[in-house]
Amino acid sequence: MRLSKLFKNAPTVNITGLSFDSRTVRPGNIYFCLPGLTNDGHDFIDSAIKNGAVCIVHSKELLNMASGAVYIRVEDVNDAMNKVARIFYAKPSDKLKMYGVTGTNGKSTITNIIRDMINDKTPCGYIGTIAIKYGDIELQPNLTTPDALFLQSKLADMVRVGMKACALEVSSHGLAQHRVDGISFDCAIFTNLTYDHLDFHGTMENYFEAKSLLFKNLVKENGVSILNRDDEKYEALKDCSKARVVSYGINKEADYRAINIKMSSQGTQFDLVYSGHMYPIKTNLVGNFNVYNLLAAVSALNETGYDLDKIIEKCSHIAQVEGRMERIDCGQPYNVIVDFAHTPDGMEKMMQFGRSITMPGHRLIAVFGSAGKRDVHKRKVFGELADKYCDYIIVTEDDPRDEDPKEIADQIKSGIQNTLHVFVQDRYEAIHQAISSAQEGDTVLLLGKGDESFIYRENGRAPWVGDNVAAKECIQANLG
Ligand SMILES: CC(=O)N[C@H]1[C@@H](OP(=O)(O)OP(=O)(O)OC[C@H]2O[C@@H](n3ccc(=O)[nH]c3=O)[C@H](O)[C@@H]2O)O[C@H](CO)[C@@H](O)[C@@H]1O[C@H](C)C(=O)N[C@@H](C)C(=O)N[C@H](CCC(=O)O)C(=O)O
Ligand SMILES: Nc1ncnc2c1ncn2[C@@H]1O[C@H](COP(=O)(O)OP(=O)(O)OP(=O)(O)O)[C@@H](O)[C@H]1O
Repeated sequence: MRLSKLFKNAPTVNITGLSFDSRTVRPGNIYFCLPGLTNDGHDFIDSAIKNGAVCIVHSKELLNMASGAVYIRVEDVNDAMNKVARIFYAKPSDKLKMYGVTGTNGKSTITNIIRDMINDKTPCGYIGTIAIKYGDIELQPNLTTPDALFLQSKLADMVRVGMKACALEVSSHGLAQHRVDGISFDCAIFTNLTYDHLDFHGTMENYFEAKSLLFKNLVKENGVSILNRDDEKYEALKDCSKARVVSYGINKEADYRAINIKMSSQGTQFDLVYSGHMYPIKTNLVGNFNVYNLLAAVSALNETGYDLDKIIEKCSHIAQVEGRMERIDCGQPYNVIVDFAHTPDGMEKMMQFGRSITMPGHRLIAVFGSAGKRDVHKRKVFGELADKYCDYIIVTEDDPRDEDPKEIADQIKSGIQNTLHVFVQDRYEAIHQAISSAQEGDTVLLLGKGDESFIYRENGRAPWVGDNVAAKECIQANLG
């Protein structure tokens, strides 16, 4: 593509690609100088040109301008990059029905439910923590919400292979760093806002401000904001939503409301009240929070043109979302659940659910840790929650990175007052001990890693067999 198609009055230089990282610049690329948290992209212009950049987009005054490239100065490089990427990749989000899901918990679950429900008739891509999937393609993601350039390129590829929709997880980091500014959403969904990521955002107000950008920027005609009526941020988000607002919830009056909820360890039933009618819903999803997740998906789909009766039919056999409330059943007489809970709210909801499916007088056993080089405040809170709900706690490693796993465990243990607990550093051994100690009627919760097949240790990403595989092997060994 010609540079003049991307910037007014620019010369007709041929552009082969876009990059904001001097290390990955290829000949013929535009290099965007982004401000970072540790570096400033303006410092790498020379290396970008050495690698073949033919155009430098910058915001700061440059004292030395190496020859060999066209320099374009803009007010906001991020904004320019988003606009250019949109044009370079032929506005892929305009050709897809775009669902964006944000909130502390539930993003992966809702995006996967949406995809699962429509993929047979409306081929739908998914981008998020678990994977990047479209058609036959499945890629391992580095981030929940990829950077703006990668994102546009993947959406363009989705269009190329025939996708008609995309369900995208939109993290607060992604919003704060403008990774989705070039995407025009049809539907923006809010799950909930609870404590998380304060290491990055500093305060809950900043965290909320980042989340609210998805709704402030939803300007598409017929766009819709789907908001959790029971979350305390509902009113504030409603007020800042540019698009029409539709609510879902359980406790308060909402456009899509679940009543008469009956839960078991095998599934959930409830009545959906919508537009003066009552629709009985039966789903294989378990846990109170999955009622919220299902309501969000159902309302998003109905509000974007899908037939409600057909959506409801699909509720009874939703595909297992990997590592989210995944029941491990090898015929053992106790429950084993693998879940990605890694926030205080997620932990508490899982432990409440675990308690509810544990036979009276039997034990709730939890195995978990807390990530290194991430929010340290939640460690003690995890200990306190486990102390409140569990009967036996095995503290183990969870992505320690270059922190000492024992020190992380000590911080978790500082929240445990009354409950029997041990520290078993090796995650496999911790799972083994939990399962070996389980008796009929007990429940074992394996929390924090979900579907992940790696553990970040001191020397980087190391392979991990996966909580589900470890659990199955230990149960089978136990059953003899
Ligand atoms: C904390 C965070 O979000 N950091 C992101 C940020 O990095 P940064 O600001 O430190 O970048 P930097 O090193 O200062 O560099 C500034 C600029 O100089 C460029 N540079 C740098 C060095 C060089 O030699 N050449 C060069 O061109 C960089 O490419 C960049 O454009 O900008 C980078 C470029 O977009 C991101 O890759 C990086 O994400 C890192 C890898 C990350 O781990 N982010 C996580 C925390 C994250 O975003 N997580 C959320 C979800 C979290 C959750 O829900 O659990 C996600 O969406 O995944
Ligand atoms: N609606 C919800 N409310 C509270 N907790 C939830 C909800 N949905 C899921 N959870 C809990 O949060 C965990 C993560 O769920 P999910 O992966 O769907 O969230 P997420 O927002 O995508 O998080 P991440 O981006 O970190 O993957 C689940 O394993 C479960 O324990």
